[in-house]
Amino acid sequence: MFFGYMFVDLMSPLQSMIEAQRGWTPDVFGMYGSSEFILNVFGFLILAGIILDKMGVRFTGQLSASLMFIGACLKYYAVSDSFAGSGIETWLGSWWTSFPASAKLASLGFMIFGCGMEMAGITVSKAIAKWFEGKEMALAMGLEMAIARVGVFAIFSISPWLADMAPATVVRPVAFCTVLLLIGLLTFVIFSFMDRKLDKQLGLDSRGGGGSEEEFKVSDLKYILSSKVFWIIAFLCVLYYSAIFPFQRFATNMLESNLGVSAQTAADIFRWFPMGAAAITPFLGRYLDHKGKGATMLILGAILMIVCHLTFAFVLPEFPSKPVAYGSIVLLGISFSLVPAALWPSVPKIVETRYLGSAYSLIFWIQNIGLCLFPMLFGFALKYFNAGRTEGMPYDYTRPMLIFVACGVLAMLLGLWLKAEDRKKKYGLELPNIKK
Ligand SMILES: NCCCC[C@H](NC(=O)[C@@H](N)CC(=O)O)C(=O)O
Repeated sequence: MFFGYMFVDLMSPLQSMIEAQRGWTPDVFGMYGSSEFILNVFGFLILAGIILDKMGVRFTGQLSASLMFIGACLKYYAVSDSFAGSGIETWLGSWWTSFPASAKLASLGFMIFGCGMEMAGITVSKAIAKWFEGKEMALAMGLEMAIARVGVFAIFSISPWLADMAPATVVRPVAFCTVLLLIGLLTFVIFSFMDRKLDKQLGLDSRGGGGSEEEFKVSDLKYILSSKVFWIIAFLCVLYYSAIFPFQRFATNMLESNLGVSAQTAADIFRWFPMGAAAITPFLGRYLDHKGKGATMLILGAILMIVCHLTFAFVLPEFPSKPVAYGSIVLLGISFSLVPAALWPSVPKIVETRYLGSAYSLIFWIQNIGLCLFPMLFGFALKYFNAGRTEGMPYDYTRPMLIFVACGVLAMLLGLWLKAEDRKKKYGLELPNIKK
């Protein structure tokens, strides 16, 4: 997960270099970014969940880590010097000429990587639920997410440094992260041996199923799809994450515009956001394991997000102060710890283990649709509300930011509904994970 999150964001700080070296204009760069989600949104994630529940965490984990590595190799080849001038480049460059050949192949690689990455995300969640059932599950999930956030922070620091070494090239960071993904694949193979041993100890079959549990059937999906509480969690997830990950892409420019600082200063302020979340998530996971209060944490997280986005929309333009910006980012970091720390460990409480993979994959699928659409929606709103803006002027973010505020309000209402449902049906969302 650490290496995977690094690979996802490795190009983010290199936008101007890839434009200069390979001709990827901002719209090409944007489309390349969305390519990660395309196959997932068109159904791969659903298939991934079924594969996970049918084949178990070992097979699916190795498959997903292999897909990540294959996709990375393709992307490496696309930006490499040996691709430039090759027959494939000539052919790929002969159609849809506004989209460079290197971007086409890199996007294909990123699409394959994206399938592996999301499949790995649900596999890891199911593996943690299996290993830590009745124990420190939320702490384990919190640590996993914290490691992922450190990966984002690390790549924002390492990628420009690697690229800027003489001779400056975007190829070096891609090569570096591709090697890391190979190491990731090997670590998953090692994990698979440990997981096999656990199955032997627990008396489970080769898929990690069996025991008293029934085998997963595709028709079991109806139990998930007909569960009200599943839909509440899925919609809460898409609304919350749609106001976080898409916001992350625009946050640097929003701070730049509202504070009147350079892009570098704005990025330096914002890059602490994932680090803040990394520092707090494991503690909240531990709290959840020992004390519970998962549904309350979801509501609190959504409220904090509303407060932060309102501050970015209305307070920062009026009072362009760095302490206010840092304060809001810290609060958003706390929110981004509360919600993920409580959300993902809640899923095993509402569905049976035999279709847990499918439940995670359906939630990821719905979430991916939001992650694909919201950057476009926000970008459109930003352009629309800045119609009269002249080149070089800061953007007005006030009204576009209301999209993220609205997501937060709806997520909070869903959180309240979830808590009410939990009280009625006793899913145990407010109870600790550790069974004494
Ligand atoms: N084991 C992973 C838990 C989910 C972590 C969560 N990531 C996602 O939801 C991804 N689907 C996001 C993406 O598509 O980039 C997170 O909080 O990072």
